[in-house]
Amino acid sequence: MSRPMVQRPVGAAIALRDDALANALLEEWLGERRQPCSLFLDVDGTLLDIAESPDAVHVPRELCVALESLHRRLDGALALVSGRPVDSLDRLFAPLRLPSCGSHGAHWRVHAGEPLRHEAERPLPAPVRQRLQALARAHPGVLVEDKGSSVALHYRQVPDAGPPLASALRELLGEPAGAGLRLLPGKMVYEVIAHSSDKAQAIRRYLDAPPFAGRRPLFIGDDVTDEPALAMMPALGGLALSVGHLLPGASASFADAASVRAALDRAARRTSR
Ligand SMILES: O=P(O)(O)OC[C@H]1O[C@H](O[C@H]2O[C@H](CO)[C@@H](O)[C@H](O)[C@H]2O)[C@H](O)[C@@H](O)[C@@H]1O
Repeated sequence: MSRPMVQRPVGAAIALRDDALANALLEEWLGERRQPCSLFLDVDGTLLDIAESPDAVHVPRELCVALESLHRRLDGALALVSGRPVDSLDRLFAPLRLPSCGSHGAHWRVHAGEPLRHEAERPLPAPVRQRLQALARAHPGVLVEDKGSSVALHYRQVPDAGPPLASALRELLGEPAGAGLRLLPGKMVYEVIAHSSDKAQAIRRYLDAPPFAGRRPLFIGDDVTDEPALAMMPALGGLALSVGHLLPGASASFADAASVRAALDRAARRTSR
């Protein structure tokens, strides 16, 4: 006799199990008192829900309260690690200011109150910047985000523009004008970048100095630009957690940014008692 077919939500079940594991690991690491950890957090897609445009994101007040409390609890060893410039992070999280590194590691501050330090950032050459503006004009709906040493072309509002943008950008980077520049893909975005920093280097820099030095690093990220940092965590005795799906190096993944926020909120409430 044939048995009835049972439809199992395999993908959903794995995601739920992974989310529970990510929550448990975060709780264990932030609750650990003998071996204190340092916490590194990607921003878009990890702390904040993805929005239609970079300016349309919402920063919940409870998130700022939780981050401030965890920053205190970790003796200052909590940093935002973002592709956004730090001045954009400061505007979003105002009045909260945290140790932060921006533009994929090109500039950073170790302590909340200090001025930014910069890697030898060179601005994107003017002719390249003009080509990128023209490319965006040729694809109405593509948004240009100019970060100084890089320019991001966002195609979230016109997904069909993604493939032609990618091939035009590869062509540009193959020309003499594009020598030494990098193409960084992200979530519905291509970024042309004039420096060589990445988030893995940025986190290593933090780990060399107090209050981060001597602590086990924990990094949470969601995107391809987070992969070098996620992948290096196990070798540093650290922990990597991803968001949305399991990325290389991550021990578990949160279902989404809301789940990360809820886990940080619970951890902050526990530790502030
Ligand atoms: O490293 P992150 O903090 O994750 O920053 C990565 C990029 O995030 C922003 O773009 C992304 O989020 C936008 C808002 O949700 C969304 O509209 C866009 O499609 C995403 O690519 C930011 O604008 C970039 O500068 C960051 O590099």
